[in-house]
Amino acid sequence: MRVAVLGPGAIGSLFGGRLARSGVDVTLVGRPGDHVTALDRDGLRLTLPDGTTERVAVDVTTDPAGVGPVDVVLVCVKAYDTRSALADATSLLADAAVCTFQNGLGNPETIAEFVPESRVLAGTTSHGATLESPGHVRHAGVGDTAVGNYFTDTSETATALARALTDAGIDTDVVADAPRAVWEKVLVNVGINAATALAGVPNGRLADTDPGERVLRRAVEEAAAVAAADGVELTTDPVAAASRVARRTAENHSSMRQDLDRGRKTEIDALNGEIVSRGREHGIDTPVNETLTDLVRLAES
Ligand SMILES: NC(=O)c1ccc[n+]([C@@H]2O[C@H](COP(=O)([O-])OP(=O)(O)OC[C@H]3O[C@@H](n4cnc5c(N)ncnc54)[C@H](O)[C@@H]3O)[C@@H](O)[C@H]2O)c1
Ligand SMILES: CC(C)(CO)[C@@H](O)C(=O)[O-]
Repeated sequence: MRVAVLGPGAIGSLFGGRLARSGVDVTLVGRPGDHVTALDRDGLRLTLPDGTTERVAVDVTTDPAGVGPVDVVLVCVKAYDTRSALADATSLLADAAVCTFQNGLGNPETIAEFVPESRVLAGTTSHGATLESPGHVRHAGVGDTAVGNYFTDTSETATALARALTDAGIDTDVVADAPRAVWEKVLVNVGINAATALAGVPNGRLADTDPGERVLRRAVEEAAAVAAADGVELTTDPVAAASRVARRTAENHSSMRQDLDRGRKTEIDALNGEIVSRGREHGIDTPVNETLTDLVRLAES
């Protein structure tokens, strides 16, 4: 299997580096900058969850046109970069299945603007990766990973990708209902990310304080109503699931908190913002998500 990783930041470098280390033919396709320069010059420095650091040789480029045909493209840019990244990389998409590992809603639909629906895969991962410095990524937390076809029945490519990732040390399940998997992850992020970013608290405060618990519950309940109207049948209680993740990651600063703290753009539009717009389409009021979205946009501005 030939793989391209579009957007070798934190999670893309982790997945690409693990695949390369296990012998898969993988090319990281990034934007020009210090990180790509360091990857090209020195390889990827990968600090593992046990604290040890290893160096992995990786093929990296900023020119998608030079990569040649691939079987799978893993999309690992932030949600707000999906469309422009794919538009810049159409040469990679001729025959490839395209798999998003991003958080948020709307990424598979954006990918389907570029390739037939039968080639759109969606993955979710609870692994945590942090870009420590150019060329250096820390595998901060181990978690579940799942992948499946988003619009059609499970393809051989989805199964082969799950096997390749599992062989590379990223245990990956194939899921028949990828939209549900994506939504279940979104419901966790909708409950945790904006609230922790705005309040400047670690995730655990949303499980162990009354105001935190209230904000998480209201945001997730609204979003679950939108999921149901979108035709998604949840198999777990989404409020309990989000609270469980908040407790399990109690000391973590959520990705959105880190983005706001560092003055970076957040993925609010693909998370709470998308709940608000889909809610409007379905005639469902989402005042808590609307307020969280407006406050994050205000903070970003
Ligand atoms: N980091 C994690 O632990 C983690 C875990 C699960 C899911 N995710 C999701 O994965 C996605 C990526 O997150 P991240 O933390 O790795 O972000 P990141 O900012 O570290 O990486 C994104 C990378 O994409 C690159 N990029 C942007 N536009 C590009 C383009 N046109 N062509 C090529 N590269 C381009 C950026 O330069 C950057 O290196 C997000 O949707 C995030 O929510 C991250
Ligand atoms: C699970 C999660 C909320 C933990 O911080 C993570 O997905 C994040 O920060 O985006």
